[in-house]
Amino acid sequence: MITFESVAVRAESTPGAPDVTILAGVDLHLVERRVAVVGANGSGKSTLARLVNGLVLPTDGRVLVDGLDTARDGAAIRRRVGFVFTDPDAQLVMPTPREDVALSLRRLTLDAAERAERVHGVLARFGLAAHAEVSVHALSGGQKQLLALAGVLATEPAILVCDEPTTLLDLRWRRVVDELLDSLDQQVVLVTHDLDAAARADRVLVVDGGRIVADGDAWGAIETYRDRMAVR
Ligand SMILES: Nc1ncnc2c1ncn2[C@@H]1O[C@H](COP(=O)(O)OP(=O)(O)OP(=O)(O)O)[C@@H](O)[C@H]1O
Repeated sequence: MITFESVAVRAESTPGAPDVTILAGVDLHLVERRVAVVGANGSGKSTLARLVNGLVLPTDGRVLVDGLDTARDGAAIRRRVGFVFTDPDAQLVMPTPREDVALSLRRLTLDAAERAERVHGVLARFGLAAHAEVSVHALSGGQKQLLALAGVLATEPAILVCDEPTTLLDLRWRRVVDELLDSLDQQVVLVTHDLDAAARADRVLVVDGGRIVADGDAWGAIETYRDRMAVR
């Protein structure tokens, strides 16, 4: 369960300049299993997503995840909330896919054989088993995106936040990842420009100019978004 209480985020756009407001007046109580966040470029979606796992802390207000305050309980929050970045290079730190997934599993108490089996299973699920030992730099953009998602899911987080996780994927893998995200038991918060993916969510938030301007079932919220973008 994710709660935003009167949350605002402000930051300096350039050193010494007055703060700009990135998000303001956000009050949310998210209990739905699938929550999508849509909105124009620069509207504040990524900032909203990053608030959920404490990557961004509120300037005003509080963000609570299962009762834990992101500003006070950062380590516990990051164990509960997996975050998948748009840019997999922001996430992949080890030389090979096998090592990268193994690193994700470091907090789990598994013996060596269990760990190796878990790593192999995760890589296979994402079509990466044959690439386990290649350099991460040699993977395609889509393969890196799949590996980043694999590493986060391997830790079995209670909540998964994905910031445009399928932008680099071809149609086949986009469908695989869409189906996978749809099938997870965890609560998923998905930032996306893909309105087909948003349409499958239980609840859709529309962000515009740093505010939530629509919040409700997918159909109504997406209609509002289309109207605001004047796209039909
Ligand atoms: N740390 C920061 N300091 C100053 N400005 C920031 C900071 N982080 C984000 N912004 C600005 O806040 C606005 C919202 O950014 P954010 O990344 O949340 O948008 P977004 O909706 O995810 O955009 P996109 O769809 O293009 O990824 C942008 O104008 C961005 O430049």
